[in-house]
Amino acid sequence: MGEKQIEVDKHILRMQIGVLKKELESVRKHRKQYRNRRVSVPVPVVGYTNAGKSTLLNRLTGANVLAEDRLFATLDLTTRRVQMKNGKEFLLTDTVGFIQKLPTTLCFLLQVAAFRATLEEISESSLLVHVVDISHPLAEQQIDTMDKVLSELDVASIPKLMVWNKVDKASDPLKIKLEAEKREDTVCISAIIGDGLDEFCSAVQEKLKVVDVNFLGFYGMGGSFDSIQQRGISQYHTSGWNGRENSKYCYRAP
Ligand SMILES: Nc1nc2c(ncn2[C@@H]2O[C@H](COP(=O)(O)OP(=O)(O)OP(=O)(O)O)[C@@H](O)[C@H]2O)c(=O)[nH]1
Ligand SMILES: [Mg+2]
Repeated sequence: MGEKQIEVDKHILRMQIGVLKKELESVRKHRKQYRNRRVSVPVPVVGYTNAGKSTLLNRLTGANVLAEDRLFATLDLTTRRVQMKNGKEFLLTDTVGFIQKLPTTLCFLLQVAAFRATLEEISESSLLVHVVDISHPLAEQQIDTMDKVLSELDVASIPKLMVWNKVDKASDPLKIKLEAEKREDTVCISAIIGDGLDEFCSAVQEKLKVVDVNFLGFYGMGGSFDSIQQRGISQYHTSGWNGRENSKYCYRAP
């Protein structure tokens, strides 16, 4: 009684925010428990909203791919098992898409809160898959923004596989494919048609292999070079820059 409508609205919104925060907290707890249980760390698929992340996951895994009678068959809602033709497999996690300009402050707060739940997933991974809608006129800007967001989240040093999606929609698909071939760690796909998915899977496997088996640390500014030598490893090579620490990734020599 006596309260103005706007105050009533604010009260309702505050209550809704409270409920959503509690729900997110329980999601975070669940994911933490789940992370502790699982065998291999999933690869998060990040990128702008509408880039085709979910389409890629659906295309790779299908709706009924998981068998009921196997370990970890029931994975988290957005984490799926990808089985390759060569019998190997890896896990992919769909994440919340980024939006550069959000309509209202409330939407922004909700997106940040929602993304927090996936953040922990990202920070623990050894590889990020960055999906880009390469047919979008602002694709380049979106890549830059995404890179900026990743460095703000302190995950810029995690190795990345760039995926240029929607080549089928691009005005000159051949040019895009040739450009991707020239670049390191970039694959071209069309998630909707299923083009380039084998190459994508092989690239993920290849990167995971390098990261998990041969990755030694960072060579450069810090003391990691010494620690690599202390570990008795004299045969190693470096590649790619770790932007944050201005040092190079260091791998066991092939
Ligand atoms: N032409 C074309 N369309 C695609 C392709 N991949 C996805 N799409 C379409 O792009 C739209 C967005 O795809 P989603 O998979 O929902 O995108 P997302 O990245 O998961 O988006 P958010 O969940 O909002 O972050 C859908 O209409 C898809 O059908 C592709 O390779 N080619
Ligand atoms: Mg999606």
